[in-house]
Amino acid sequence: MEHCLRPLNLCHVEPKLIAVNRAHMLIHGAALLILIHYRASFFFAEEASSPGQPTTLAWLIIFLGELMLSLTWLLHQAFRWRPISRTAFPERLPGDGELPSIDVLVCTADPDKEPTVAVMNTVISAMALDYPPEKLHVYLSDDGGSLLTLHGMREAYDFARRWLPFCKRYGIKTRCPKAYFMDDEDVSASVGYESEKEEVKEKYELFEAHINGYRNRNYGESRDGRLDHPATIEVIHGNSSDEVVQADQQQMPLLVYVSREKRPSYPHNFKAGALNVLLRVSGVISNSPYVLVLDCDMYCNDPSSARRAMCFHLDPTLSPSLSFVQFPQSFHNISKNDIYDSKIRSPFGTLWYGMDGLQGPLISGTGFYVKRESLYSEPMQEGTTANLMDLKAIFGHSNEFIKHVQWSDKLNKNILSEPGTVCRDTEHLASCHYENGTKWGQEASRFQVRICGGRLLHQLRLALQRMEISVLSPVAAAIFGGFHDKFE
Ligand SMILES: O=c1ccn([C@@H]2O[C@H](COP(=O)(O)OP(=O)(O)O[C@H]3O[C@H](CO)[C@@H](O)[C@H](O)[C@H]3O)[C@@H](O)[C@H]2O)c(=O)[nH]1
Ligand SMILES: [Mn+2]
Repeated sequence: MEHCLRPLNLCHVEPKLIAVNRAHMLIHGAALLILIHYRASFFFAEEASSPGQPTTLAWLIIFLGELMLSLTWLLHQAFRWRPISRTAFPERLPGDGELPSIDVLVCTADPDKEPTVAVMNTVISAMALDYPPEKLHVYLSDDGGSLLTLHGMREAYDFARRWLPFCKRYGIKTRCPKAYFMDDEDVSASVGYESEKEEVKEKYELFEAHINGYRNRNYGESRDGRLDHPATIEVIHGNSSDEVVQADQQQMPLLVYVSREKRPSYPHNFKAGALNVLLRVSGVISNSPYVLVLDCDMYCNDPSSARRAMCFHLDPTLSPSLSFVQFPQSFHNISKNDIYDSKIRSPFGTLWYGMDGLQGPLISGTGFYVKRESLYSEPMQEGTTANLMDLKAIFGHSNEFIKHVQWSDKLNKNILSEPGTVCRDTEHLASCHYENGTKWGQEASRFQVRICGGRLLHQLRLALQRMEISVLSPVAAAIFGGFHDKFE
């Protein structure tokens, strides 16, 4: 039991960075004090409103503006105080048999703005995570209810049956196929690598061509249906009869397509509503204790992220108070003159590490592994005996879902296996009126969203009772963003 003796992760305080940060704070702070002194002294000077001098009102307005900016600056300084970094040791994790399972929740909304091939690349990169396939379940929420996306999922499953064994055999690091073929990663000198790579590349081109062909043939697909369609849930098993592919079938993670019901008269709460549905549907299908949330324009850049996240979630000292592990994002294809910081370097490069040294970084909306239990609330916590009516008032009227909520800390129950099989309750759970009159409905969602200035502001409601909010931001960028722009 070596893994019990050695820590799964280490936390380093960075003395050099701390010294630089604090010197930076000191110099800026001193400069601000001088500025404030200069402004304030104006009001005590005798010639304050002599001709040719700015009026007191103008001076006051500028002073107030500067005070507000200084306050904003001051409030951010806590994040510079004690930056830390973390190292994970996935090789010290227990054997595959003892690892908890993970549900990956991916959201997409519009096949015109989010090209299907790119979305499928995200899905495939999640399926290809370095994790036991029987413990990995990938769900895609399609808010557009598009047949193209459903078709794309079947194609993705077929291609993944060729792609996953290839990645495993040659230790491919870039598991998003589009990124792999673009970077032309040459990882292996093994016999057969080059020829197999060519063969897989051909399959990938065929996969792209199938999806694009389907899109072109069905170009006129109505957009009206995107706001008005019934729930569709399908466990994807692909169509290929390819013999090599069939032989690898047992290696595949579960892949599920979920398109929740949408009706124009019901608010759908955008991504938050979609994640709510995924949380419920995955709750009655695989009910994994950990959940990875991914936007469809991101991909998993580092296949070891799941194991790395488990180095924190399974750490017996951290785990009771840990809700989620946030990975930093890194963006491709942004202009060299990134004057608006579109790469979001400030949060991921500086602030998050500082927050980690306090109580942990914020959820950034994507690329985080969250404990399912921390998204539920009081009554189902271990040892409590909530009555059924109370649970229904919170979680809605599905007995099946409530049963699984109470089992949320147990491993996989009720995995579907037959192609196209859906449990009757999943459609009920994905219906647009399911949350009516429930606490979930009042809160808008577990993953709460509001619109602000044209952007979605995404807040994760951490309904934590026993758990304190304690989070971590480990290791190098494991989730990439902004990828699909490149495809357009
Ligand atoms: O009705 C909707 C609208 C959006 N989405 C999905 O939500 C994700 C994020 O939407 P996007 O338009 O890409 O938002 P961004 O501004 O690019 O994303 C950033 O900002 C969002 C809101 O702050 C966060 O949720 C994201 O994680 C974060 O990457 C995408 O996968 C969408 O497909 C849905 O599923 N349903
Ligand atoms: Mn986005």
